[in-house]
This record gives sequence, structure tokens and C-alpha cells, in this order.
Amino acid sequence: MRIAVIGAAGRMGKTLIQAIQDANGVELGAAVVEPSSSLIGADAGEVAGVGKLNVTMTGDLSECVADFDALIDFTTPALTVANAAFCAANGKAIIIGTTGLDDDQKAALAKAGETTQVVFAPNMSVGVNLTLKLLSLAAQILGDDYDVEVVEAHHRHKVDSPSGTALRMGEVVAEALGRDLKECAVYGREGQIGPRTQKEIGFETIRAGDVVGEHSVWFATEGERIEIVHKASSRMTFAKGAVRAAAWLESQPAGLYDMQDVLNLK
Ligand SMILES: NC(=O)C1=CN([C@@H]2O[C@H](COP(=O)(O)OP(=O)(O)OC[C@H]3O[C@@H](n4cnc5c(N)ncnc54)[C@H](OP(=O)(O)O)[C@@H]3O)[C@@H](O)[C@H]2O)C=CC1
Ligand SMILES: O=C(O)C1=N[C@H](C(=O)O)C[C@H](O)C1
Repeated sequence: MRIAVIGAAGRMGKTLIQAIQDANGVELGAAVVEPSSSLIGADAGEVAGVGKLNVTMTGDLSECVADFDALIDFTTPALTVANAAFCAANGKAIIIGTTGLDDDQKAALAKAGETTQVVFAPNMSVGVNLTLKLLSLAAQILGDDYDVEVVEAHHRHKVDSPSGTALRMGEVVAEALGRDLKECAVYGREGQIGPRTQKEIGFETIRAGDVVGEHSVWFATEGERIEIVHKASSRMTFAKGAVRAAAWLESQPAGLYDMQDVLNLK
């Protein structure tokens, strides 16, 4: 399977190229960077630190359409939506890790899933996807007596908040408790806010240094607190998950999938 990486010079883009190089049965077919990038024409393997791969970085996805079967996209919401439409129109699968999409942008990905294979997940690591299962179980058992708070920390460069993973964790817990996250979420408390309401799910965000990604969900009541915590120490865990999703997608019909589908966790 030939994979194209868009955002190839980004933090995840370079790690994805390393992961493709390490995996069996897949190869890097194309590497796409921002159209004004000074890296256009450079060798993608050399930029990613894995040695020469004879794949030249391009600034135009349509230029390399014949060179790949699946696109891995960890970029920005607007670009991701355009890429999903491009893949649907050109018979390419797409694996999307981009976070921060609004409801209309998510609907556009579902539309692409009507004609091509799409995996869209805010976190591609096996550990986080297992954690989502644990959270659902914890919420079902603990119920409304326990206050739920989601705390996340990421590196200083991250542009969206809360993280896509934190929001998915909130959705999973809300669903298990029969709540609608849109109605019960409370973001970053400040000032004279009064006491906590029983059914709110709180989100707190830390942005600092080089933190790869940490998520902690509290279930707290009078007398005890349970914390379910995931800490990523390398972006390779996300990149390996994305490559695994690409290989899995090859034998699937058109549709919108997530990592719970890929890992058979549903
Ligand atoms: N699902 C998951 O498991 C994970 C998801 N993420 C998400 O992935 C996304 C990217 O994260 P990260 O790699 O840290 O961010 P980066 O900013 O390092 O990477 C994004 C890259 O996209 C490039 N880009 C922007 N516009 C274009 C364009 N028109 N064509 C081609 N490339 C373009 C940027 O180039 P330039 O810098 O030149 O603008 C940049 O290199 C975020 O939404 C993040 O939350 C991150 C880790 C794991
Ligand atoms: O931007 C990041 O770095 C990450 N983003 C994802 C998110 O928003 O959940 C996943 C991971 O935590 C790293």
C-alpha cells in the first residue's frame, strides 16, 4: 500500500514518515507540505530523519494523485475537509488525525465517507482507545454520584483546546451517563462561579513546554476519587496507530470509521 502524508514537515508528519518506514506492507508514496514551504523539492526521508527515500516533497496534493492509495492527514480542520473531498473524488482512502473540527466540518467528513474509506479519530494510540472503554465502564458503574472532570496537558504549540481526545473522553462519559455533552460541558472555570452542579462535566487545559499529550479523568465523590490517566511520551504511538488504520482500511468498504473500529473495540 502506498501512503501519502500531508503536513509532512509537521511534528506528526515527520513521525508518520518514520512509522511508515518501520512498518511492513506499506511505503511512502508522496509527501505534501504547505504550498509556500522552502522544503518543496527536498527528499521526504531526509527531512524526517530516516535517510533518503527518493520521495520529493511537493506543495500540491493533486500533483501526486497517481502516487498513493491512502492519504494520512494530521493538519488543520479546513485543510482536512478539503483533503477528504479530494480523496472522495479521486478514489483514495483517508486517515484523519486532525482535531478541532466543528460540527459542519465533521459532517463534511461523513459525506466523504459515503464514497470512500475514512478513518477519523482524535487519538490513534491503542492506549487512549482502551482508556475510552475503561471510561465508559467507570461511568456506567459510578453513575451520577461522582463528579466528572477531564484534565489535559499538551505542548506549548498546540492550537486547539480542549484537545480532541479530552472532548471524546467527555462524550464517552456523557453517553454512558445518559447526558448530552453539549449541554453539560463546562470549560475553564474562573471567577464567582458558584458551587458545582451535579451533572456538569468540567474541562481544564494545560499548555506547557514539550508535553506530548496527557489526559486524566476524575470521578470524585464524598470520600473517594478515581482517576483514569493516559500519558503519551512519544508521538510514535499516534503515528503507528495511523499506519495500522491505513492497512486496516484497505479491506473495508466506503464508510466513516474511527479507531475503535480499527482496533475492534466496539
Ligand atoms: N489523532 C491523533 O492521534 C493526533 C492528532 N494530532 C493532531 O494533528 C494535527 C497536527 O498536529 P502537529 O503535527 O502537532 O501540528 P504541526 O503544526 O506540527 O503540523 C501541521 C502541518 O500541516 C502543515 N500545513 C498547513 N497547511 C498546509 C497545506 N495547505 N498543505 C500542506 N501542509 C500544510 C503545516 O505546515 P506549516 O507549519 O508550514 O504551516 C504543518 O507542518 C493537530 O490537529 C493535532 O491536534 C496530533 C497528534 C496525535
Ligand atoms: O496536538 C497534539 O499534539 C495532540 N493532539 C491530539 C488531541 O487533540 O487530542 C492527540 C494527542 O493528545 C496529541
